[in-house]
Amino acid sequence: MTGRIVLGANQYGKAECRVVKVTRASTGSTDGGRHAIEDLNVTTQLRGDFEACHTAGDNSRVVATDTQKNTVYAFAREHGVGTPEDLLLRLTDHFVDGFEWVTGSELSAELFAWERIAVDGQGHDHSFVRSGRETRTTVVTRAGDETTVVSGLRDCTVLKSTGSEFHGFPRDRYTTLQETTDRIMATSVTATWRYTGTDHDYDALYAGIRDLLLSTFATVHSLALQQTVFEMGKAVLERYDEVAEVSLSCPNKHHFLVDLEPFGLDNPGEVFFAADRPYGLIQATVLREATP
Ligand SMILES: O=c1[nH]c(=O)c2[nH]c(=O)[nH]c2[nH]1
Repeated sequence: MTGRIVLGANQYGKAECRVVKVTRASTGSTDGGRHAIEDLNVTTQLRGDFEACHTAGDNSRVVATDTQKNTVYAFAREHGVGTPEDLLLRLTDHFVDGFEWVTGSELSAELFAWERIAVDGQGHDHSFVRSGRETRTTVVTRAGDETTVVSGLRDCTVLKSTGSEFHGFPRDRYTTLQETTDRIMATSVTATWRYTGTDHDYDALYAGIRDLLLSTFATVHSLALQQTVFEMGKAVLERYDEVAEVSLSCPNKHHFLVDLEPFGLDNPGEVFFAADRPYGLIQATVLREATP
């Protein structure tokens, strides 16, 4: 084999900068005021001309990953956090517009939600419990002049104890699954949606899209998880012009009825074994026909 060996696609940055921002009603370490907290996991990845570093160890164009991490923390102080999308858009401008050899980036964030601990029926001023809800995600990509925001959620575990059937599938010599007109359907939704443009009220859109995904899961009478997944994506596209495309990845968390006959007991759809693996994995992208 001959031919010069060259550097292909590359990107680099600081992964998983955990940023916890306390916003105090007044300054001081034990001010007794009402606080708010924001908790993010931010990853930076810069793209551009880093050839000399890879091939000759010339770091003159390497914005150190330590500097990238510091920038994330400094921005949280200087400009506040706000929505993860807006924070990443500001950081994208800083890195791509600020260093001429940085031509693009992929910045991502996960948002962890905290709720106030209830004390005597009131949300406490400065004590919080991590809410067991899903994790909100976002990825902001700059390539040339194009900025793309893809937001979503993961680990959103849902279950419906009826309203789900599965039958009519082909049977061959390896098929043992019984047809069912009433089963438990459970999944852990991972969804991402691509926004058109970048100027949005991201918190409001996140809340609306999340609620719509959940209410669609609840209300669609399902003949297959594939159908539920499609209906969830379709509902988002029908309601939100701001969204161009929705991708969903949903494990089918199987619940098997336990045979209690050996113990002289019947089991009319009451006691299930929740299997963790293997699981069906249903994945689909839903988009408008005209979308490029
Ligand atoms: O909703 C389902 N879709 C499938 O493709 C499938 N396959 C299976 O064994 N159970 C199910 N359930």
